[in-house]
Amino acid sequence: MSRQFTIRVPATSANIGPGFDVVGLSLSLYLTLTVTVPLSPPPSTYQPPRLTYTGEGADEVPLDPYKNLTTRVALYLLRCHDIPSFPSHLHIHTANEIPFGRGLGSSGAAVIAGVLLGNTLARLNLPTERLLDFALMVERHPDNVTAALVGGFVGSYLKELDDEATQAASVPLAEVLPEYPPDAGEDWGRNPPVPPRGIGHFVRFGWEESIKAVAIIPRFELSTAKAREVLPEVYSRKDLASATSVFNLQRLAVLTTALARSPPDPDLIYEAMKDRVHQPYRKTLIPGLPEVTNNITPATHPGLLGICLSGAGPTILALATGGFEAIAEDARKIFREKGVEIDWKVLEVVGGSAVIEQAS
Ligand SMILES: Nc1ncnc2c1ncn2[C@@H]1O[C@H](COP(=O)(O)OP(=O)(O)O)[C@@H](O)[C@H]1O
Ligand SMILES: N[C@@H](CCOP(=O)(O)O)C(=O)O
Repeated sequence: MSRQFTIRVPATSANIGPGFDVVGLSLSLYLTLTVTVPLSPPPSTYQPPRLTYTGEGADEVPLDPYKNLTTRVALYLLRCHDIPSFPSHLHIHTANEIPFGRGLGSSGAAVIAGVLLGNTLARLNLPTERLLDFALMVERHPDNVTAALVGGFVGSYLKELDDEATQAASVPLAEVLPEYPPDAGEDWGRNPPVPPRGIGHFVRFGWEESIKAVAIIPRFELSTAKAREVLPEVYSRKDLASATSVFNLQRLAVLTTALARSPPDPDLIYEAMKDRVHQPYRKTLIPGLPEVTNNITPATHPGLLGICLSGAGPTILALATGGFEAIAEDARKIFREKGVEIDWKVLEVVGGSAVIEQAS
């Protein structure tokens, strides 16, 4: 006899141009975990989870449950609730459609899957806001994880915490997700830091359902960490006063409502998806980025609404109501001139994560 449940987490596209670390969109590519928990495992010895995996990232993902991001996050949640280890003889099969390191939120999805895995295994029934606290201890920008958890077009901020809570929320990642010893047993030493309550806050914006997302996905990986390193450590006073921050704030304010309007207005949206905070710096890592975003416009490509870098890249996100193939194939030509090959997909904006218990 066993208990079986499925966890399904969508891909996400963060930023949507001007909303750096603020907005995210959940998209119809999924990370799916099928979890089997034996109800009466052999009593003799403890057996750690057995992981199997198919799909995107299969050639690089660790199958050791103490090294794999999803299971390490699940163990973090369990240990914060005084549960020292996974149930014995657990089997977790992952089927993944979200490519790694492309700016489509694969790590955010893996973190949310881990939080939901811990929550469901231990039947903790934590509310969404508390699940988000745990996710934010690992992935410290809220845009991807919030959209992956709650779904749709979402804006989020991190609350200003008091000194004690700020310290608790800023512990090094190594303490949240420690390197577990290779001979991992039952005793992990002291418990990891429990997240303060109410770190992340969010709101779901409206979304006009005729708008689809064309993901133009270069065939190379760019880690989010590397794409954050190229951003300036300090923005100049000139940047903050006008050129950068006001430019982005003006556009973001318009964008959050413009994408809910029917029919969507391409002139308004194309301009509102421009950015000066992160894309100009990331172009050094993504050959062809400015050429694609400047040359594919609503005037040249009817149906296009706006175009930007997806998350930290290298994927380009084009929002459009039609003309998908022309948009993607013209982007392909521009990328090819830079020596970059791409794949593309038309994606829907979807709901958030789901956990489905199978009847046993
Ligand atoms: N399903 C998964 N299971 C385990 N680890 C994952 C999974 N998806 C992503 N990761 C980890 O996250 C990394 C990619 O994260 P990141 O650089 O933030 O890119 P992005 O989130 O844009 O895809 C992968 O190299 C891998 O280490
Ligand atoms: N706001 C973050 C988003 C990273 O998204 P990912 O999908 O590339 O992980 C950033 O721009 O760095």
